[in-house]
Formats: sequence, structure tokens, C-alpha cells
Amino acid sequence: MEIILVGDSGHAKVIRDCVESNGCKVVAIVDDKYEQIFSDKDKEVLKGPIDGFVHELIKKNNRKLVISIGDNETRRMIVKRLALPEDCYSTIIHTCTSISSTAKIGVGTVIMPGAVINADTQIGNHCIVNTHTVIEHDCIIEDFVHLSPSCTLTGGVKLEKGVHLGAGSTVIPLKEISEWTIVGAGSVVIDNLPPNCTAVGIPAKPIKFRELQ
Ligand SMILES: CC(=O)SCCNC(=O)CCNC(=O)[C@H](O)C(C)(C)COP(=O)(O)OP(=O)(O)OC[C@H]1O[C@@H](n2cnc3c(N)ncnc32)[C@H](O)[C@@H]1OP(=O)(O)O
Repeated sequence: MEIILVGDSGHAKVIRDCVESNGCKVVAIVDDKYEQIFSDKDKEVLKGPIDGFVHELIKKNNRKLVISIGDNETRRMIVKRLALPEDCYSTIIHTCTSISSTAKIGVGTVIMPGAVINADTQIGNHCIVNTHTVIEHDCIIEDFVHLSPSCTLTGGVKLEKGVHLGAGSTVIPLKEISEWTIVGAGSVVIDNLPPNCTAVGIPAKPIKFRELQ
């Protein structure tokens, strides 16, 4: 399969490694910062603007897209802007992961090396499970969530859409984090968290709230 990445970022470099670990190939990387189409320095990947170009590239058989942008809200806006059917998006799973046969993973979601996803966990569309993160059994992770490197979700945790957990954070069993909340790096969540806030510390407490999205 050939993959088109939307967003030319550090995150895109890691996704490219994940794609190649499966013997697939990134053929194009598009980004709003580009005004015209050109080949990268190795001449292996086409680069160019998002608008117009993506819809042209995706017409070829056996090609799928992944949004390679770490920011959850930006990823959501790009998916909305492209307005492509779900089956245009690929799920990317690095070969060095451990994923239960009973786990479900949505389209556009990327699972980085060293991740562990245990039984009956459900992960939505356009999520990021970053390097070395552990998601235990029976967790529910909605669309556009980002779990940064080395997070730990224990059993039965629920993350609503757009939640971002900072690197090395932990959530104890059966806790729920409401939509678009951000948890600081190294925090430990021992209580449910409300929507649209930033929570930090051990235990994690909200320190600021944003406008509803
Ligand atoms: C491959 C990759 O790179 S994936 C990306 C991974 N990214 C991350 O893990 C980043 C996670 N981000 C953080 O931890 C950030 O500090 C955030 C989002 C929690 C807060 O960022 P901001 O909204 O800019 O808040 P700001 O830096 O102003 O800090 C506000 C207060 O919270 C404190 N604070 C910030 N982060 C943390 C934290 N992780 N733990 C404890 N306290 C924290 C600050 O010291 C500050 O306290 P003060 O008001 O007493 O001075």
C-alpha cells in the first residue's frame, strides 16, 4: 500500500518509519507551508500543498492517507476540511507493538513502536498512541486522542474525543477524562477530569479551562 501523509512534521518522520516497518511506502507528504509540488532531496517522496493536490493523489488505487499532525484540534480540522470518506484513511501500526486480537483500532490512527494495547480496548479514528505507551484492558479511547510517549492507561479508562495526555502520564483504573482536556507530562490522574481543561501534577488537578470546542 502507498501512503500520503498530511503534515510535514517530526511526527510525520516517525509515521514514515512505522509505514516502512510494514514494507509499505510513503509516496507524498503535503502541507499548507508548500505552494508548489516538488520532489524531496532523495526524490522518493513528492511534496506539495494540501488543497487540490491530496484529492488528485488519492485517486490512484491502493493509496491511503494519514494526518501526520500531533495537535488534536488541528488534526480534526484537517479531516473536516478534506471531507474524504473514512475508507480513504489507513491505520498505521508499527511492527514492534503488542496488540490484543480483541482490541479495535479506528482508521487514521497510528500506533508507534513499543506500544502495548490489551484485551477489549477500543480506539477511535485519527488517534495517536505514541512510543512505548501502554493501554490496558477494556479502555475506551474516542476520536482525535493523543497519548504521548510512555503513558500508562490502566484497566477500564475512558478518554473522550480530543484528550491529550502528556509524556509519561498515568491514569488509574476506571477513571474518565472528558473531551479536549490536556494532562501535563508526568501527571497521575486519580479523579475524573472535566472537559476542556489543562490538568497537571500528582494527583492531576485542573489549572485552567478553555472555551468549549
Ligand atoms: C513525540 C512527542 O514529542 S509527543 C508530545 C509530548 N508532549 C508533551 O508531553 C507536552 C505536555 N505538556 C505539558 O506538560 C505542558 O506543560 C502543559 C500542556 C501541561 C501546560 O502548558 P501551558 O498551558 O503552556 O502552561 P504553563 O507552561 O504556563 O504552566 C502553567 C503552570 O503549570 C505548571 N506545569 C506545567 N506543566 C506541568 C506538568 N507537566 N506537571 C506539573 N506542573 C506543570 C507550570 O509550572 C505552571 O505553574 P505556575 O503557574 O505555578 O508557574
